[in-house]
Amino acid sequence: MSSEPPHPTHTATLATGDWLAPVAGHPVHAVVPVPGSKSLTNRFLVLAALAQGSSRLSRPLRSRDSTLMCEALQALGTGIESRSDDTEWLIEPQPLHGPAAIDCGLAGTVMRFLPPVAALADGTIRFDGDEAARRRPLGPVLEALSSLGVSVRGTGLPFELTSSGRVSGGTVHIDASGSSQFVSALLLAGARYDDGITVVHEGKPVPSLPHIAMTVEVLRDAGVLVDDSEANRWRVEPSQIHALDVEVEPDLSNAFPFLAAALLTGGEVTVPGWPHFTTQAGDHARDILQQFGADVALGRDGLTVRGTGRVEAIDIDLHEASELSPVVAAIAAFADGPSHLRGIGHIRFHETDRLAALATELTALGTEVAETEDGLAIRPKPLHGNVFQTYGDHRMVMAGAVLGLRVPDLVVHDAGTVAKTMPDFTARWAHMIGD
Ligand SMILES: O=C(O)C1=C[C@@H](OP(=O)(O)O)[C@@H](O)[C@H](O)C1
Ligand SMILES: C=C(OP(=O)(O)O)C(=O)O
Repeated sequence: MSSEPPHPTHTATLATGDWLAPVAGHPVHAVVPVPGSKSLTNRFLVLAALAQGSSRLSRPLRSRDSTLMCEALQALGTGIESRSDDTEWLIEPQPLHGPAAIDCGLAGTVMRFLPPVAALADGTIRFDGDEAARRRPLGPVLEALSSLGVSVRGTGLPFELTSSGRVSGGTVHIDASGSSQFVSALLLAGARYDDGITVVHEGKPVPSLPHIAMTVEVLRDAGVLVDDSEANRWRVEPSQIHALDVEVEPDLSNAFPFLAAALLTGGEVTVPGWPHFTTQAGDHARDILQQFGADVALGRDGLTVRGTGRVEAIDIDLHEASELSPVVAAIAAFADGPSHLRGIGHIRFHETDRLAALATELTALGTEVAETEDGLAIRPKPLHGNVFQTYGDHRMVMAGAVLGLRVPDLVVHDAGTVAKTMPDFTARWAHMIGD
């Protein structure tokens, strides 16, 4: 039997939902604005629903994850109104109540952040989500709520939670090595618990720490006292949450593949509005692209990345910015030597098993890839077209687009799945390339 991968697929045979990733036949020169941050939008929505007055979000992200968050909060009683062509959302907090059914889709922020909020609702709330979401870990959040006296039936999706609408709060001990979102979830709602909340992590290191720093930052900005002075322990004092009037920063993780296009084509891409101070993990893109050999400049106009077309191999720990891993792996497939991605064992439980997905799909294009205990070892080889499977994972679509810049006949399967965080990704991508 031949070990050759399947034949390249051509436009004529494209199945519904498949997308022929455009090859950049020239250096890409573009200014690419990107929509608001998923992580900030969904945190602001939660805080606004728990706040003491009406809030306003400017430039929120409209995507599957944020729409699910809006719908879930509305199901619990919160008023949310979209204005000015969806560039402004007004949030009117109301007493939270059940019964309600919450669809989490595949959104980690919805499935993790909302159970501690639902514990503040009077009644029974049922949670479910996509088939793939049922495989994503949730136990530590549900066990923490149980230990605070909330009745929880189930250990992951689907599950049911029943509360009187009051939570005593106190100290919870959890293992958050599977996801930083377990900690963020409990902190976000904790100010509304009678005694606040103290979260103590016990276990292997917590991944994605910038995301917890973001949670602490948005809580403090809303007037909540948070003590994060000790490693692996966070204390949120009981207090009211001030209403918000905030503009959402652009999503820096979603900007990353566009910036990578400058590196890979020897072009120049600017993302306007890149914040000079931010807790977004996507800000690591600056350092990562520099390590790959790009020239990176943060100025008044935004972040500008210039490439030479040459990509240097890297050895990188992505534990803090694991959501960038799929695009980092795609870039590494063009490097001038073997690269190592480390510290990302937990992404086996992201939207899909990302280590397996990347290893399988990069191998099918011709790369030599080995899955390690906590990452990937990538040895670049000449690449050829193929169908690039995406496993319901928006970041696999982005990785496929990056690979397609230099690989003809690369067909990204189910490209619509990118709507999780960026519904118009393929249109923006084509526009950037001038397709
Ligand atoms: O809190 C958040 O907004 C997120 C936290 C991180 O999750 P993990 O800690 O599970 O990696 C990150 O990967 C995810 O994309 C968004
Ligand atoms: C891991 C991710 O998402 P989620 O918020 O669903 O965990 C991601 O966006 O890469």
